[in-house]
Amino acid sequence: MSTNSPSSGTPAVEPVIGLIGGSGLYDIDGLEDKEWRTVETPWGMPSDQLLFGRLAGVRCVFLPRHGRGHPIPPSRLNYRANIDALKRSGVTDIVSLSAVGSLKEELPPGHFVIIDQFIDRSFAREKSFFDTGCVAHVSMADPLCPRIGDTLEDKARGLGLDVTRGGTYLVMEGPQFSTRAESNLYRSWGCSVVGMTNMPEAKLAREAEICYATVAMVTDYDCWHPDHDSVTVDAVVKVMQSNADRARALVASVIPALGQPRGLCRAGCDRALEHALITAPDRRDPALLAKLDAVAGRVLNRA
Ligand SMILES: CSC[C@H]1O[C@H](OP(=O)(O)O)[C@H](O)[C@@H]1O
Ligand SMILES: Nc1ncnc2[nH]cnc12
Repeated sequence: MSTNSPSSGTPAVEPVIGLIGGSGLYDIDGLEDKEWRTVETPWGMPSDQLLFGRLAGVRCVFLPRHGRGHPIPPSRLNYRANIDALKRSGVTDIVSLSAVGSLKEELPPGHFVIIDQFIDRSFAREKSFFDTGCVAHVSMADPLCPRIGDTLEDKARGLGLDVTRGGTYLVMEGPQFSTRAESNLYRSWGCSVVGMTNMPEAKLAREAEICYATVAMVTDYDCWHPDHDSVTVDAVVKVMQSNADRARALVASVIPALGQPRGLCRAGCDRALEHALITAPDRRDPALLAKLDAVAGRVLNRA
């Protein structure tokens, strides 16, 4: 019997859906009981307040990744505060909405890719909640939640959206766009899309035992395509505004499905820390353990 249903005897999960809005998505429509709230974390302040509400009766929490008005660039995002704030708010599932460049002819602007892999080439970022005093190594073999990915694909196809399931998202540091040599290198690696934000976001979501999936929304062909101008912010924003309407329709469609009471995630995202800690209890740093109260409390506080 699937561990995905409450009847399997595993603890029933009442999902709370986190939505991380990328470039062009700084608010979310249709939420009832909307309320912006400040959520403080031991890692500092998230990009902005979090927007709490309900959609079709499902509890949702929206975070504008770059802050409302887009004041924060990818390298300066406080990814640990963002993920901790969502965890601290009870979020069990995250849908990341991200603007990307396409590295494949068959993925034109306006296309949505439900990615299933990453190559992380970011470097100037704090990438883990763990550190000296509490060491942990989580699996990132499958860095995105296939359970959420199935629902995203099903609802996107139901809406008639141009969507591809599967693909690799190349995470670059930025903030400058890629050189042509870099863009063609990523294409030679078989990557599908390129962006600047989904790492360490996905790694931190895994450490926080939150199921995480990305809708990569193509806004441009980066700078490799001979028949298209190289990417500019104006081009991204222009396409993102049309993508945003489809993104809102997709969100409205998936939340009722993702919000249904369920068992544990069949992919194990919500038990990622089960066998990941390696530091002996008597060598763990109390100050770090205090900071891990939300993201790792399940494994650190059990008898
Ligand atoms: C404005 S183009 C570059 C910018 O857009 C993407 O942001 P997000 O992933 O939050 O949608 C990309 O990662 C860059 O941050
Ligand atoms: N071409 C591109 N490179 C990096 N991030 C992007 N976001 C949107 N388009 C992008």
